[in-house]
Amino acid sequence: MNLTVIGTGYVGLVTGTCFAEMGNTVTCVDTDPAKVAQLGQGQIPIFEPGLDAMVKNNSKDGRLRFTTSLAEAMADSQIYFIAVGTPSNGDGSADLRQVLAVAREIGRHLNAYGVVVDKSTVPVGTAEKVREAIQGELQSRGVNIDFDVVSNPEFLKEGAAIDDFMRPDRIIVGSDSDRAREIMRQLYAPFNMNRDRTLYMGVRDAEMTKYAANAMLATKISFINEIAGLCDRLDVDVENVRLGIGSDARIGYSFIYPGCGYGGSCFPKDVKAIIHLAESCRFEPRLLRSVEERNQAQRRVLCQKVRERFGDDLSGLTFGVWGLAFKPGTDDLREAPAVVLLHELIGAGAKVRAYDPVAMDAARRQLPAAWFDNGDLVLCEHQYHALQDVDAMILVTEWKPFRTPDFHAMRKLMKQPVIFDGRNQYEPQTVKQAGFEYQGIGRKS
Ligand SMILES: NC(=O)c1ccc[n+]([C@@H]2O[C@H](COP(=O)([O-])OP(=O)(O)OC[C@H]3O[C@@H](n4cnc5c(N)ncnc54)[C@H](O)[C@@H]3O)[C@@H](O)[C@H]2O)c1
Ligand SMILES: O=c1ccn([C@@H]2O[C@H](COP(=O)(O)OP(=O)(O)O[C@H]3O[C@H](CO)[C@@H](O)[C@H](O)[C@H]3O)[C@@H](O)[C@H]2O)c(=O)[nH]1
Repeated sequence: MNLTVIGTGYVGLVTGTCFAEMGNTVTCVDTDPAKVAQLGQGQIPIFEPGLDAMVKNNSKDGRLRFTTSLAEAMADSQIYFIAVGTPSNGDGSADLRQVLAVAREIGRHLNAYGVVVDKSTVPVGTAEKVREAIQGELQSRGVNIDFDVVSNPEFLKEGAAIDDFMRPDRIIVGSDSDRAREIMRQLYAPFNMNRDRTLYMGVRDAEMTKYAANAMLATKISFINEIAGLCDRLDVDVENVRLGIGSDARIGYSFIYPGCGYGGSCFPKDVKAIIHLAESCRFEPRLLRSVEERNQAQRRVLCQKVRERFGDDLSGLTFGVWGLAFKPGTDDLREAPAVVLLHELIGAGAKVRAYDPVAMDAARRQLPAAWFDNGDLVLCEHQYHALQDVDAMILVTEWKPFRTPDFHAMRKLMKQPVIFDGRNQYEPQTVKQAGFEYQGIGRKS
């Protein structure tokens, strides 16, 4: 099939590339000419394991191409995926300007029946707005062309995006049209070879499913973080509690790892958006508000522990931070707990030495230039360089190379033997036997 994917961020690029990998011919469109030029030369603007080779192979074989011209892309295809950003507005609602701008442009170039598929995460009712925007353009052109709008939310996780797309737990297709549903069924058939994973539902149901999934996962994380806070105060080890509750199949082990809060481009904004959605229909989202509040507090827990140990004024102290990305497997710093921590430490007068296996370039580009100019933040070439003469090590992102460090070497490098473990990666006893003071999140120390 011939497809157009509009927006070449994490979702658009992965979607376009994976559909091309399945034999479709895909044109990816983006308004950012630099990104399109880069992608055209086989260079990937994001770090996503496996994506690089897949983009190169499919481009070489002519199944994947990149352009800034939607008109040109639409000329050959019948399915148009909208995969542009839906960031938060100031009031927490989803900013639909990119989505609706794309819808209007589709309306300006649509010449025959097409299926417009919304892959961006959008509030309930957006498909109707997309339909109106397209219809408005068709009317001003004085043409009458049939089209359908489908909701097909994406559930990929950064760092595991290809695998999540190729082997999804489920494929949600929200469609109120039989014709569009059949086209979507054919498109996804190669992903359903061993069993059909597609769930068909109404458009509004599909839009809600995406927010509900993210809100549920965020709730699990905030729940365990709240329990961890309680464990900290009651001399209980949250790791035992996590294992104890996870073994109940009704609860399960996934997404109940305590830590320094959830980040990334999805959970924070999507929880805010569903709260706003509830408010807009005068329904009080009591639980979701608490999920969000707990996370705001959780992202400050590490600095709080640092202040309890070293005092409120951190001037004259240096901290070694391991991990900057919002989670392992990505160079994405959006809403990263590490960035919140850096603001707090540097704001309280501390100096920071930091290391991340892949997010160093992103950090150099995105963090305040003044931090580098004033020497408040030094990005180090190696995880151990980040510990040179520091008063404590703070682990924020649980990258694999941080899992089994050489504690002996660390002790020699560090000025004071103190570890704050924001992801409960270490056994308190092991760390203490190596001569360190240890604080995890809800760990008995
Ligand atoms: N990042 C994830 O892991 C993830 C997973 C599932 C769903 N989502 C959702 O998918 C959507 C996209 O997320 P993302 O992280 O890929 O966004 P992103 O910000 O990384 O990428 C969006 C891209 O769209 C382009 N764009 C903006 N306006 C355009 C236009 N008019 N025409 C063509 N291109 C345009 C931008 O230049 C950018 O390259 C969001 O709604 C997000 O919530 C994201
Ligand atoms: O037990 C856990 C699991 C995750 N996290 C944190 O939660 C955040 C999000 O992690 P993850 O869900 O793995 O990453 P994302 O790439 O943001 O993916 C989420 O957001 C996407 C965008 O909507 C969805 O498509 C995915 O299904 C959903 O998992 C990260 O900061 C993690 O450190 C925890 O603190 N504890």
